[in-house]
Amino acid sequence: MKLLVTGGAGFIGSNFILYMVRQYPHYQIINVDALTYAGNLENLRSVEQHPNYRFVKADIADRTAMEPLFREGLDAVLNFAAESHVDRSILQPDLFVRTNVLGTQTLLDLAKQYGVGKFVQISTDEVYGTLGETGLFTEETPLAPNSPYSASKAGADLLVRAYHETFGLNVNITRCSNNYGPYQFPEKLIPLMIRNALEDKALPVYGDGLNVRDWLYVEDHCSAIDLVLHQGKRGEVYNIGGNNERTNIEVVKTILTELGKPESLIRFVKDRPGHDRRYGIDATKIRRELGWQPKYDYETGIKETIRWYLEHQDWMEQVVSGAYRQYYELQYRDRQG
Ligand SMILES: Cc1cn([C@H]2C[C@H](O)[C@@H](COP(=O)(O)OP(=O)(O)O[C@H]3O[C@H](CO)[C@@H](O)[C@H](O)[C@H]3O)O2)c(=O)[nH]c1=O
Repeated sequence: MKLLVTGGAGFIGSNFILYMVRQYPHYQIINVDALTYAGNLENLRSVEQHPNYRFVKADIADRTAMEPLFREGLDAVLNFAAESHVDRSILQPDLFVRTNVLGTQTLLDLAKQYGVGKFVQISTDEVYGTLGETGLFTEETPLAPNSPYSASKAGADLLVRAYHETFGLNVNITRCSNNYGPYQFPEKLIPLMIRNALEDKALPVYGDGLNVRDWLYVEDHCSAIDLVLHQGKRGEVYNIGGNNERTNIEVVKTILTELGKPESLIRFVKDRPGHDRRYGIDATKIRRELGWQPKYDYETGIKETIRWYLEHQDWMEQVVSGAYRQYYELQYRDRQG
């Protein structure tokens, strides 16, 4: 198979490429990524020299840059590329619409034009909005996004659906819960709290800290996408969740305990505007229809994740400073002459 993986230098995208090269070393993988602040080729150093892996720096919303890749002939597109941080979307909604909506539509259009066999859209449970204390999101839950980020992802999902209904493109949409694991940019809850705790800085907890997220280990997410790519039924949506609901304050306290740091580092700060109270995801469809089984329980996953960040403090500091990006950009420019 020849795959185009967009956003492959990001957190989930890079974990997916590492997973796929291990599982299917004979597949050709093109990684296209704009290398924004959150993209780091360092994550992919172990596969950089692999004969079936190739990196192309490009923006998914740039049709001229993307078209030659589609002209080569692709079996599938997996669209991981997205602006993904809710807090940033409150400050710069336009950026989110450009990449998440226009970028996805550009890819869909090229997929249609060049007869790509399958289009997998990596989406999010945030498109469903928020839950009260009970109930779970199913694939039938109406879309009710609350942030500019989730609204842009919902817009993209609807375009994916429309390209299936109108043009018969073979699509799947996956909607995952909160991912955690190696290579996550330290703006998201878990790596941010680990980084601050290691530096004895305050841990900013929004509101009362009782918002609930369902945590999914990134490798389990990758195995689910692998199943959707190979066995997903045309036009179907699949929820992917870890069945590990935790309040934010529980997560933060676990991190402090694991790192041997005091709870006095916790600071309750002003709440995020439009902060979704609870996400809980029903993933029975993918388990029943595609036989997906997550490998990690939260207790094991969180410990391994904390250990990984402890062992990769250099990585954390370099991604935050943009040092890796600058280094790779220079190399890339040299290679392009
Ligand atoms: C960064 C930060 C976050 N939080 C809270 C807000 C949320 O309730 C929870 C997790 O925040 P975040 O790590 O930003 O993730 P969240 O808003 O849930 O969204 C994530 O999970 C989504 C899937 O549910 C993805 O679609 C998003 O791309 C991803 O960013 O922690 C804090 O209390 N303090 C913080 O400093």
